[in-house]
Amino acid sequence: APPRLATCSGGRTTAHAACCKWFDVMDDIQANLFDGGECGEEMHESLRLTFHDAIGFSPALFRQGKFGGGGADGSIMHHADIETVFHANNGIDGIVEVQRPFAIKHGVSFGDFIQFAGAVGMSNCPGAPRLEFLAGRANFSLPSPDLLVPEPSDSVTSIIARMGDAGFSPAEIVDLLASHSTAAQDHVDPTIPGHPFDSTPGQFDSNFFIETLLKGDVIPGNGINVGEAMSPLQGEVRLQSDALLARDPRTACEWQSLITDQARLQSRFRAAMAKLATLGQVRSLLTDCSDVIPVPAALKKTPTLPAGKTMADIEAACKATPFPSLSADPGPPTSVAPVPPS
Ligand code: HEM
Ligand SMILES: [Ca+2]
Ligand SMILES: [Mn+2]
Repeated sequence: APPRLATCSGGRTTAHAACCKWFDVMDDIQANLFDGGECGEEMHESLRLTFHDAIGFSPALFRQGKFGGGGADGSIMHHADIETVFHANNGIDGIVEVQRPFAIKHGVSFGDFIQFAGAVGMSNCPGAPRLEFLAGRANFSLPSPDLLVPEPSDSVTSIIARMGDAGFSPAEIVDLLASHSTAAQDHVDPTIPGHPFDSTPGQFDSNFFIETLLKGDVIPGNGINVGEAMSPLQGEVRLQSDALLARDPRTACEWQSLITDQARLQSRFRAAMAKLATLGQVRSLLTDCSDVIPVPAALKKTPTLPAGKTMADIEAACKATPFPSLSADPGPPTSVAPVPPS
């Protein structure tokens, strides 16, 4: 028999009637949070928030008899007074307060809302995978312990240890960092807000993985700050953690593998995000509302080096496989415009 679909507002369909309300939440946030469906500042902040809520989860702390956090449970919104003060959460208070009234208005849990906003927002970015969205997280949480969110000044060893505690392999850390393809900084160097981590912060592409491997020779803004490294392009910022993870033998080959295979980039990011979004949750107790999430547009272009760069500027770090041969974009050296503020 054909699958029985529930029909929701606007005649849209989903496999589970319980998912219908998410179409209404989506209409509201596309219009009133993401400025009509943009892959811009609010989307970037919302994607960062999915991570900073979820990564507050430590089996190692539980094993020591302490509370290790509830993972993707909305605690960063429930207990914003506590969690947004953590050093690694610098600047996250803005999007927490912008999102909160939407969650309350629609009567959905903070944990669900944060992951839903990330998945809908990601669908606004050409090249993105259609992320999974499971609904049904309880609207109860305890504050996460501090020091569970990685910092850009952390060593690769410490990032691998912290992320490993939460259940991620070194390769999955790299997969998650595809998020930095649609991302910018505001607080590492506060004098240059909106400076992105790659030249295309409005697209989910592999430029982040290419550009982090270029030789860094630009000092943006007010100098090299804590957690920052020299960048390859005017207008771009490179995090120290991204610079190190791109070059470390434990992560370099996964990094390089995401450059020329967009389908692999999408499927690896989707799988890692599905894991992130359910940290601390029991998957079988959640309802699959993924069919509410829009299908993102495809990329129009294959990967290239930024204009003005050559293959000699690439600091290849994967010993097992040669770096793929890329041609450079034509024109004067690429200089990157900041992401406009909200
Ligand atoms: C090694 C782990 C990570 C470190 C050290 C790290 C660090 C950072 C830092 C320092 C910023 C700049 C914040 C600011 O100054 O405004 C940032 C931005 C961002 N991060 Fe990460 N991050 C990590 C992993 C992730 C993951 C796993 C995700 C999502 C799945 C993520 C998504 C983002 C996004 C979307 C932004 C941009 C926010 C905006 O444009 O407003 N990051 N990250
Ligand atoms: Ca990009
Ligand atoms: Mn921002």
